[in-house]
Amino acid sequence: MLNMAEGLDRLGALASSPLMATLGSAFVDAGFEIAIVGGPVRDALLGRTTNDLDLTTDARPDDILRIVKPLATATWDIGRAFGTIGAKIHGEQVEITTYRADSYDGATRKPTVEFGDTLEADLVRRDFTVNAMALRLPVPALVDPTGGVEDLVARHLRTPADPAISFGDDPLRMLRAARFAAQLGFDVAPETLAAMTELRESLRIVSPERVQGELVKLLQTAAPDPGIRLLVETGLMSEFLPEVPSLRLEIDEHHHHKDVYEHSLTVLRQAIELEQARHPGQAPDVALRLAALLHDIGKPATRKLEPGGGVSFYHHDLKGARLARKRLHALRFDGDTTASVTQLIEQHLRFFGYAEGTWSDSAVRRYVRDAGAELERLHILTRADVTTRNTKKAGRLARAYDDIERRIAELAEQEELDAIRPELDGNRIQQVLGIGPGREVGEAYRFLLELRLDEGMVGSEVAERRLREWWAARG
Ligand SMILES: Nc1ccn([C@@H]2O[C@H](COP(=O)(O)OP(=O)(O)OP(=O)(O)O)[C@@H](O)[C@H]2O)c(=O)n1
Repeated sequence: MLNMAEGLDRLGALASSPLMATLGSAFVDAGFEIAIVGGPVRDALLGRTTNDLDLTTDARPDDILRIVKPLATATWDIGRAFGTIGAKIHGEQVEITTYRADSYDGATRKPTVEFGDTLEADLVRRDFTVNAMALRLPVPALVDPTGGVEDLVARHLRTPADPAISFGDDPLRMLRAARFAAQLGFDVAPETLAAMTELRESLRIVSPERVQGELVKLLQTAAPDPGIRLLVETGLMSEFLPEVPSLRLEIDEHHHHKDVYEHSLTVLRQAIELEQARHPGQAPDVALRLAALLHDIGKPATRKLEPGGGVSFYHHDLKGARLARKRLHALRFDGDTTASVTQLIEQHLRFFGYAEGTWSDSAVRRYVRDAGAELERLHILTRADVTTRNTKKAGRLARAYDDIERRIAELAEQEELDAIRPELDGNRIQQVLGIGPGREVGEAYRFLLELRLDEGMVGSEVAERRLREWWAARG
C-alpha cells in the first residue's frame, strides 16, 4: 500500500538535493520554469530507486546549454534533435528536455494533438498517468494534471489522453504498459487494455530495435509473466513472437500444466528463481530467460499423432532453435544472445535423452562439449524444466541432475572439460601418419576427438599408437 505522506517526504528530499536546488535556482533566475518529470517522480512516490533523472523546461536547447554549462563538469547534446541536453552536475547525470514544440526539428516529435507549450501539456502527452507527473523546482510543487497519484494508489496504468491518441503517438507504449504492469505489479485500465488489443497491429511501424529494447526490459523484471500474459492476451505478442501464443494450443502431456504455454511460463519463473539463487546480485540473464520462454516453441510445428492416440514431437528442439533464431534475428538481437538462446533450445532435451543417472564419462564429456559456453545456463534451464514435471518424477529427475552436475565437476578436476579437443593437432597427425594435408587429416582428427570424448586424456603416446592402429585398420 502506498504511504502518501512518506511518498511526499521523499519528493521533498528529491527536490532539496544540492543538484536539484542548484538547477532549480539557475533556471528560475534565468526566467524559465524547470521540473523533475516522469520516472523519478513516480519512483520517489513509490519508494523505488530511480536510475534516470529527467527534467523538463520551457527553455530551448540553446538556453538549457547556456544555463547548465557553468554548473556542469560535462554536457552533451546528442539528443538535441529531441530537445534534450545532458549534463553532469555534482557528480550526477541529468537529462533536461524542452517542452517547447518549436524546438524540435519537424521529424523528431509530432504530437498529434495541439496541446500548447505548457508543463501540463507536456505531461498530458506522456504514456501513462503515473509517468505524467512533475515536481516543480526550486520550491517543490507536484504537478499532476491527469490523476497520476490516484492511479499510483489504485495501482492502475492508464493513458493520460485518449488511449488511441497516446498509442497513436507511439505504439511502443503498448509494450511499455506490459513492462510496467510486470515491473510495478500494476493492472491496466480496461479502456487502455481494449485499445492495446485494437491497435496491436500499429506496433508494426515501431523499429525492431525498440521492440527488442522493451522485451528485454520486461524480461529483466523480477516476475515478467504478468507482462507476458498481457502481451499474449492483447495479441501484441503475435506481432513479434507469434510462436509464444501458439503454445496455448499445445496440450502439455508430460507435465502437469494445462498447456505448453503455462508450462513455459512456469519454466521461466523457475529459471529466474534458480538464476538468482545461483548467482545472487548478478544482472538479469536475458538470454537464459528468453530460452526459458521459448524452449518449447518447436512443439506445435513438430507434433506427430501416435497410433495409440498419444502425441510426440519430432525434433522439436532443433525446430525450436531455428524458429528462435529467425525471430531474434528479426528483432535485431545481437549475435551472442541469439547464439546462446538457440544453443540452449537445441540442447535442452539432452538430459532427458540419456537414461537418468547412468551417464558414462563419455556421455558427461559430450554433454559438456555440446553445451559449450552455455553449460551453466543449461544447468538452470534443465533444472527449471525438471521441476515442472509431476512431483514424484520431478524429485527423481532433480536428484539425477544433481548427480550429473557432481560428475561434471569431478571430471573437470581431472581433465580440461571446457575445451575438449583431440590430443594431437593437425600437424602431428600428418607426421605420425606420414601424410600431407587433405581429407584424411580431417577424418583422423574426428577419430581422435571421439577417442578424447570416450576415454578422456589418454596421453599423446597412446593417442599416437591408437591413431596408427586406426589408420592401419582403415586400409
Ligand atoms: N514512449 C514513451 C517513453 C517515455 N515516455 C515518458 O518519458 C519518461 C521517461 O522515459 P523512460 O526513461 O523510458 O521511462 P521511465 O518511466 O523513466 O522508466 P525506466 O527508466 O524504468 O524505463 C517516462 O516516465 C514517460 O513520462 C513516454 O511518454 N512515452
